[in-house]
Amino acid sequence: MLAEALRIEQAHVTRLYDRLDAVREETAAALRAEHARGEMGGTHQARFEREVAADEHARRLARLFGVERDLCFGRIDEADGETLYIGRIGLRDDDREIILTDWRAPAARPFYTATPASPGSLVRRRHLHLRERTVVGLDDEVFDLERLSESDRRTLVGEAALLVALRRGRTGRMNDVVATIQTEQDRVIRSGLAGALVVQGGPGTGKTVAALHRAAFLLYTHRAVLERRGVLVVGPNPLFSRYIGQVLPSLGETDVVLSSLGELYPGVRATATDTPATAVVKGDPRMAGVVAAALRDRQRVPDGDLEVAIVVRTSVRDGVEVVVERMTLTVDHDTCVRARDRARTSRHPHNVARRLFMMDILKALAVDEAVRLDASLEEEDLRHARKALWSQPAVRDAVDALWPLLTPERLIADLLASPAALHSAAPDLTEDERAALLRPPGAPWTVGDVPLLDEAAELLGEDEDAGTPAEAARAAEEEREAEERYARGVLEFTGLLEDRMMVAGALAERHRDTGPAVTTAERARRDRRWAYGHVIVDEAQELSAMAWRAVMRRIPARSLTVVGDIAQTGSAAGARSWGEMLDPYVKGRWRQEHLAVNYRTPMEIMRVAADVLRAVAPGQEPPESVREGGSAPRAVPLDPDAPDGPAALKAVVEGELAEIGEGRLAVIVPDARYDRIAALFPRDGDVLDAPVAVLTVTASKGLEFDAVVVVEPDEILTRTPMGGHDLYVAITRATRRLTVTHRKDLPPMLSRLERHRP
Ligand SMILES: Nc1ncnc2c1ncn2[C@@H]1O[C@H](COP(=O)(O)OP(=O)(O)OP(=O)(O)O)[C@@H](O)[C@H]1O
Repeated sequence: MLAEALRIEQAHVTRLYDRLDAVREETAAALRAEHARGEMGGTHQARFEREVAADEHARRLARLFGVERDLCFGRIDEADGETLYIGRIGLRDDDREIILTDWRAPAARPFYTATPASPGSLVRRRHLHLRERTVVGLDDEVFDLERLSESDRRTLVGEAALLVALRRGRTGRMNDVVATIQTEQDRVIRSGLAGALVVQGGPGTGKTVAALHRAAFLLYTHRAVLERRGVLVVGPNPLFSRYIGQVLPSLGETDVVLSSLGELYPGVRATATDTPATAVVKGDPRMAGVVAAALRDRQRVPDGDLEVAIVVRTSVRDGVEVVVERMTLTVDHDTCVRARDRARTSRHPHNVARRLFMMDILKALAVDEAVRLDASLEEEDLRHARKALWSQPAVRDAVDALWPLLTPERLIADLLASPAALHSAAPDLTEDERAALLRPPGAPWTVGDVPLLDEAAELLGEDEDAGTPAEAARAAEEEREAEERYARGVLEFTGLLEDRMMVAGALAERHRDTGPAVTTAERARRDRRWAYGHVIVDEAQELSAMAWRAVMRRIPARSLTVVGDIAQTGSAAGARSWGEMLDPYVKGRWRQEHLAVNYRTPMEIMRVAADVLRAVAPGQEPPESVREGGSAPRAVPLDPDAPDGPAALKAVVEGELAEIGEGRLAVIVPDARYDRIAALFPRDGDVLDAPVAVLTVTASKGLEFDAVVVVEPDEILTRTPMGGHDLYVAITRATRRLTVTHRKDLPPMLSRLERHRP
């Protein structure tokens, strides 16, 4: 029976791979032809069209090569005799008959939602197991309601295939779960594009993996819009981005931008973190006002009149030009104030408004010069005079001193390095809060600085010198119209057209298109003002209010997926509730899905985690584990500071490595011990590929390992106000084994651990 079934499935799978090879070859040939045509020259328009076509073929080819592994993983049989094969992409044969159904297509949905209690029209679901292109096994679930017992009324979908997937050793990279998506996850994945969806769930409930499958689903379902506008996935740090980096390509999607919070502002890659006290102040929404005030402080007027000594006459002596005569021009104080106020109220950003300020000052200087020299006050003459004045360094210096051209980096670095600047810009912060912000000049950027830089960039704007004013105005008008057309399209598809608060023009302002030379993802990553079609924020509980401002700027259509667990909030500036962070942007318009099953952490370890959660966040419910897993989690007394401490820790780690065989292990340590303990386990290359990864709790967020050794839980608990949440995170990283080493008494919340002598 089984052999016969395997033979039948192999025949179909072989046919699918043959077809995949053929489509790849067709696409590669089309790409080659496009490139060959590209060398033939032609009009600009023809070249542009060829580039677009070649780009499309290249994209498709990348997608076709991404789906080699487990091309087809399932089959469903309907009561009416119809059979569908489910795979990573859809394929048709030469007669256009569907031979493989894309997992994201509506027809594939019963594969993920049918349960014995509610099978819909299905009579059987089959999971296929492939090794390369060979079918090596299958699991069947036969839905026969007549014979359904109470115990069959379980809710796990494809349990056998799921458990095989969960028992696999970890590889250091997240894999897709397309073959074993569970019903509650399916709901998240296929939820509509419009509005904000919050996915709240405990550790290991598949929030990350479901969110990534959701990105693939949305790209499939709304390809026209999302491929143009792009999808952004924001994670907590670059390590996490690398950890999840393979999932979307393996689902055939390559056009997604993965970024960490510290990389959101182009040109800065912040990895340093602030102390909890500093993070709280930097993440406070009042900082938006502080940055704005710091900028206003840079828009100055002189105490009295402005005086500028300009050069009136030069002569050349021995080949060198020397100044023979200077004259001091004056702009009275009131004129300076009016110039500043006019520029401020122009509603242009600072660097653009500078032109207005400069023009007013130049006008006043030119008039003063004409009066002093008894020269013409005709407009044409004054225009020449202004131009000549602007070429004088003394005039430029004077304008720069009052209204400087600023970069965000300059503004924020100057602010944070100066007690006086902080005092002036942040009078409402307490003395302690201002002290927490202060840092030495030249200090590296922290993740908490990035939203401040983004805020500053927003207020500063860019003065793009675009030809003559008339040309610039015309070009800007054309661009604005094109952008508004696009923005209306976005609003229609996201169903927000009725929403009075969303003005198409405001959305259009964010849109910038720079031609087909690079992929959407590349263009989007480089452009701070890029408006994405959809944004997924993972470990979203860690974002401060200021970080949310930066994220929301990138998603004016407010189509976003927010993934996280309030019980795992580690950042002192992070979320205590979703409403607190989201209401300012999407009040009454965000919906929440709960994921309640933990696929990662076995029950024995989860019981320990539940004790910790009960102690630190009594209102929060831990998720329920699907697996029971062998060995009991244990506590080993060990003093890492004793002379034999390092050797003892190494012995514990060696013992664990021997237990897990091929798998991977993490040593999770208090921040203050990181350097010393990391030095005990030297590695080459990426920490994700190392058999032993030494990590702080913050770095371990979102990751998982076959075995976890947590060092000094007491120090993790007391290090920050969120220490209890950190301990909960550390414990729930393990898929099989957990060991806690402790110098002092074990904290009572860990009393369930089995005591071991080393
Ligand atoms: N339906 C599924 N089939 C197979 N494996 C799954 C499924 N859902 C989740 N997993 C696995 O469970 C583990 C945890 O998933 P994931 O990292 O997405 O959880 P999370 O909710 O984001 O966790 P955390 O909050 O702790 O970061 C991963 O190894 C993932 O592949």
